[in-house]
Amino acid sequence: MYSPKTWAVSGQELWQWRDEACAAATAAAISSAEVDWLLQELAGLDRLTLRLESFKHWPQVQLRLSLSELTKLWQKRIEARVPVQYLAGTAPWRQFNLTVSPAVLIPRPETELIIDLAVVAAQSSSPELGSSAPEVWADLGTGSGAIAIGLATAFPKATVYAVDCSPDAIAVAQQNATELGLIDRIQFFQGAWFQPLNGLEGQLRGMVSNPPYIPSAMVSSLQPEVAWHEPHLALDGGEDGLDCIRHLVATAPTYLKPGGIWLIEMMAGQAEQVVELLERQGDYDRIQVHADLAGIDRFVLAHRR
Ligand SMILES: C[S@@+](CC[C@H](N)C(=O)[O-])C[C@H]1O[C@@H](n2cnc3c(N)ncnc32)[C@H](O)[C@@H]1O
Repeated sequence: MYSPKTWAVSGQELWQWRDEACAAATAAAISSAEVDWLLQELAGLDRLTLRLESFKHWPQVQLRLSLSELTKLWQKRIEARVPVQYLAGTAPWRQFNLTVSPAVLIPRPETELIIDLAVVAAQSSSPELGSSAPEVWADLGTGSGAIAIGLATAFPKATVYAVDCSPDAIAVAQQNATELGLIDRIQFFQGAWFQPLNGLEGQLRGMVSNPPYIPSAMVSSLQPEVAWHEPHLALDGGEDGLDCIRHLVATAPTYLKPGGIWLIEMMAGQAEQVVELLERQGDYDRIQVHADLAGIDRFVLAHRR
């Protein structure tokens, strides 16, 4: 996102900029920790240096943009409520630093757990899957590629199919996979859910998805950072929020191996309905609800019979 060129500012000038940016953040009810995170990304300063303010005495700090551009960027955060990750063009997720743009949802910390759940489920999977079977996983609605990258790293022998209907999201996800050296392990497809995976019927070891699940009427009332800037295609799950989940419940059994894993993220309050959808469908067993680190029921896991 930023050119390799750098701009030198004195430590004193940057310290003053940070002071003003923090004051503007506090006045706008934005955490001033975001200022320091942006400086870590764009000035290469580490947390301790920022906390001790030792850079104040440095003759020079190298920035990835000029101080006036940095000021304009911070104005966008304060006035237009642009998420700081879009301003920096990057978001931390698990052990990765992922490129993000407004074409993709900013990967959330609560989603990180979905990879651990997939790993535990795979370890305790039924014997019919066999240990020598080639592993094929799918991440449906890949966005930045976060889940596909997490799966490819957690299952080093697996091939991961990553699907999104947004060509711009696929481009971001491919960039992330390339930068992390995983482009040979993840195959990207633009299309709707399982549609590009025709030919993989009965072959998937697991399907993981963080689909859009916000009820349509709620989307515009989300916090401005989300409602104004994140793609509604990534958020809007139809009238009751469950349109995409319903589709994944209905279509996954065709693509999963017997014993294969069905794992999705959902919104607080949806667990009961998702479990009921899976039970009614009839092809799933061992249906479990898992909480996120805040104790909110966030994931549903099931196995294909
Ligand atoms: C909530 S975001 C999840 C992004 C990423 N997996 C993550 O966890 O950060 C949902 C994603 O589903 C994609 N999506 C929405 N409708 C879709 C469809 N019909 N087929 C495939 N992907 C779809 C959106 O473009 C978006 O990238």
